Amino acid sequence: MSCIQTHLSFSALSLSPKFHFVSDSKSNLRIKCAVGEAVAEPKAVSAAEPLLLSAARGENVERPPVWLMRQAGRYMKAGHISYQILCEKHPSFRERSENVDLVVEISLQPWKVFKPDGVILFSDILTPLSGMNIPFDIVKGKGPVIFNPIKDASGVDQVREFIPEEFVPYVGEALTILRKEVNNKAAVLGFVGAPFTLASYVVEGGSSKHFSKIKRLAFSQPKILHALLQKFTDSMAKYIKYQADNGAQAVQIFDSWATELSPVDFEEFSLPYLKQIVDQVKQTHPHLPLILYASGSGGLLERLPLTGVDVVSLDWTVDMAEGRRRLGQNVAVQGNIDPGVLFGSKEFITNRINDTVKKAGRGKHILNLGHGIVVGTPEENVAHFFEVAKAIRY
Ligand SMILES: Cc1c2[nH]c(c1CCC(=O)O)Cc1[nH]c(c(CCC(=O)O)c1C)Cc1[nH]c(c(CCC(=O)O)c1C)Cc1[nH]c(c(C)c1CCC(=O)O)C2
Repeated sequence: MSCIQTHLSFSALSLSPKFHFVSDSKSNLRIKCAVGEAVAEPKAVSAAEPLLLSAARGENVERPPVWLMRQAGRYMKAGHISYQILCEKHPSFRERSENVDLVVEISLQPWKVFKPDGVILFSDILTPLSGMNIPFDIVKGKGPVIFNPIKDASGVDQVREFIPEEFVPYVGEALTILRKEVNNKAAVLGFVGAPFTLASYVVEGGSSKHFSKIKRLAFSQPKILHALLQKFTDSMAKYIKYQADNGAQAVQIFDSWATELSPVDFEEFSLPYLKQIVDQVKQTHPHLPLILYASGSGGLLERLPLTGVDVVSLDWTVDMAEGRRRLGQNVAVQGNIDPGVLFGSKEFITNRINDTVKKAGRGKHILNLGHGIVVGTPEENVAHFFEVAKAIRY
């Protein structure tokens, strides 16, 4: 196949013979294919199945689906009623994330502006905690605050079993509305925090730099931590099922801080609980794609597929081609692009997307960042990211 490439030097593309890009009026990337050549035509996307689900399941897709972690939020000024205006009217994060109308409105903002292939529920990994008898708030400029951090066995005893329909009915209602609104043109994504990451907030009392309190507990009174992790495990497995039953079509598990653990400790305090969650969910929801994200996971990559998840989301400290190799064939891959790339030039962003897609190879790939969008990211660069990503054809 001889494709003529204009405007940009893109020698890397030649490594993938079937790969071509549709021309795109706004980006610099233009690759044309000689007339009469056998170029695989993009197949029509099934109306019944959002692209993201097909990619997560390893089915044949015309391009990698795309969405961005933290795609709704403070960087967004665009939209009918912007997030920033909503924040002025409703200054409490808990109100914004626990009121059905606000949750739906905020979740749909990026959908309306960028048309991503995944629409994630606006919520937080900490949202289930108050129902579990762990009062918290998310304070502007400070982040999460747990009012009574857990220190001992009696603290763990007071943690209540999570009953989603009773404690967070607004999540189910919001997901049901989102599913109707998005109408299979994208996948509605739910999410939960992983046991170790939730425990880290609850024991540290909030965000942490050295994770010394949870490590003190892990390395001096492991039974107490295990009891807490087990409670979060059963609760989050239930929560995932509840989200799926109410409209979520895939669920991402955030174990953001598991990588603070050395591999041997990850194998004790995170991996078995993640595996239990996956096993419990797959028993009743065998076709629900589960995505696992852990930031800084380079040292643990080979262990992540052992959880049984369908998709592993990479941060940017590992090369995508290497990450793919190390994860093996059975798992799909997501993420990997440094959120800082969105502060670069449009040409740089285009090149980085293309490089990532090429390294991920055809199929089983969901384009995303290696962590959430950073506040202050230029919105026009986010728009460019989606535009370039959605114009890709394998
Ligand atoms: C660790 C973690 C949390 N929350 C989450 C994680 C895992 C992902 C990660 O590793 O970042 C997950 C999360 N939090 C939020 C979402 C919404 C969905 C999305 O757009 O991705 C998701 C998926 C909204 C939110 N959750 C929070 C915000 C920022 C506060 C706001 O916009 O009012 C948003 C948009 C608050 C929050 N919540 C948390 C922190 C550390 C903070 C403070 C962040 C900050 O202030 O910069 C805990």
